[in-house]
Amino acid sequence: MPTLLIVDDDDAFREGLAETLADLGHQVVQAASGREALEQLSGAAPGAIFLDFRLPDMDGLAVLEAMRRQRPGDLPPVVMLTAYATSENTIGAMGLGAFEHLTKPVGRAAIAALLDTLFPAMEAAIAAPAGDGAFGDEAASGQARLLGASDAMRAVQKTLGRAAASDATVLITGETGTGKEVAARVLHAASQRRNGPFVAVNCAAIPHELLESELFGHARGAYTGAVQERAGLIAQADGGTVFLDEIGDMPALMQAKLLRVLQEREVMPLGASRPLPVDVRVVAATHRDLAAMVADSAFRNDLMYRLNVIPLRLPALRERSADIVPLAGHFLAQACALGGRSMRLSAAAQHLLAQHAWPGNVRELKNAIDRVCALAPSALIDAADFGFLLQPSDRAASPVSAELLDLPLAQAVEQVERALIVHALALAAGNRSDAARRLGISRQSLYTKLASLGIG
Ligand SMILES: Nc1ncnc2c1ncn2[C@@H]1O[C@H](COP(=O)(O)OP(=O)(O)OP(=O)(O)O)[C@@H](O)[C@H]1O
Repeated sequence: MPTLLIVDDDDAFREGLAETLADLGHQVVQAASGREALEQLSGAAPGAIFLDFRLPDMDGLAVLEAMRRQRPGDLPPVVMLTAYATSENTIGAMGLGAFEHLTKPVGRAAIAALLDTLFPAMEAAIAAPAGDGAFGDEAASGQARLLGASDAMRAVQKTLGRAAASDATVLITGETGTGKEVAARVLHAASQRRNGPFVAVNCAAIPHELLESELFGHARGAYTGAVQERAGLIAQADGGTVFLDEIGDMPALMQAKLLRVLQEREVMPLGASRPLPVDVRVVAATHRDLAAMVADSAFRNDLMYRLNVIPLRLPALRERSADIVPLAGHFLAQACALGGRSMRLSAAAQHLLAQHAWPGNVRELKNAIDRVCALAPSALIDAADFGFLLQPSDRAASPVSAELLDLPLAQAVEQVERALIVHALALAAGNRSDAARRLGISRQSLYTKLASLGIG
């Protein structure tokens, strides 16, 4: 069995891990600082290294980088350990070629499973480092953060870190509002291209007749009004990343031209006689099922394969409910900081948020928090403050029920008014001023309506 090196300054943790590894049949050597670890590594290489993020003399990522320099090409697999996993340290570690990123405490079963995957994989090449390894600097400085500590998001962050260390094309899929654009920005910021431009293009938002010239540029005189030649968005991303959002909405002609960019690394501006070389990384995203579109001949098969080199699927928020309350807390702190207020979520509010289906995913959660932060009457946000959240069944249904459609207009309007008022009163626990505020009408008009509708 290979010898394993544990690098951690926490004696109790290090001894505990050493005992578990010895129990599982491994020889163990230990180091309590980055310097000691590098000294150990100058001798015979261990089979794998367990490396803590926080060491008294050096940051764990800096130790990992120094190890890579010390043993280029034959560094054993490194498992990073942290007491507090963040998206930045996960992406940073994986981008530097770490084999795994684990959160302390690490149970015996998890270690046994890790060793099982580790040793067959020992021959596998470790991903090449990206640039100088200054991962997540932009992300950490608040530019773009892909938050989430659920298992599903940790897996996404690890794939993203590995993808950032390569230059391969990435296809990001996921429902609306799951953070596809955030992921693309974080990927760019963690990649070697981070000092180059990041150009985001929403293929669905640009009219089809303009898309070709927007994306690929045009030569002078290419069409009436093209008085000057113009570089397209892909060429503007030269040296950086172009993010093609809603790629499933790209018309067939554009799909063929994009294929050329991916295959030949050149763009053909509209009306130009010669193609232009471009050095861009393409990251595409869609909420559509591209495979189904290929089956319906609505998307080119060859383009889908060219785009899908590294697939990254962002899970819907309901698939990672462990993230809901922490994300809500994060957005609340952000909104409060902007509004200069200090607010908290009651236990009932947290419960309601955790139970909600979030069809609009993280975007819907952020909007909901921004809204209550602006409107909630007290510093303690309660479940009733989220009364505006629609249930999935409400969304799926037509806004007008079949029974209402059969009624004369005045009667239908009366029924809708009654339902809204009863709902607002229930949310306001019978407080009429509060109900009027929720309905956006004056207290006086609420009284008038209550009387005319016969609501007591
Ligand atoms: N993991 C996350 N951490 C922090 N913020 C997030 C996360 N995911 C999404 N957001 C926030 O949610 C909003 C929507 O994110 P984004 O635009 O990236 O979603 P999308 O999947 O690209 O949506 P669409 O498909 O509608 O374009 C943004 O305000 C973004 O900051």
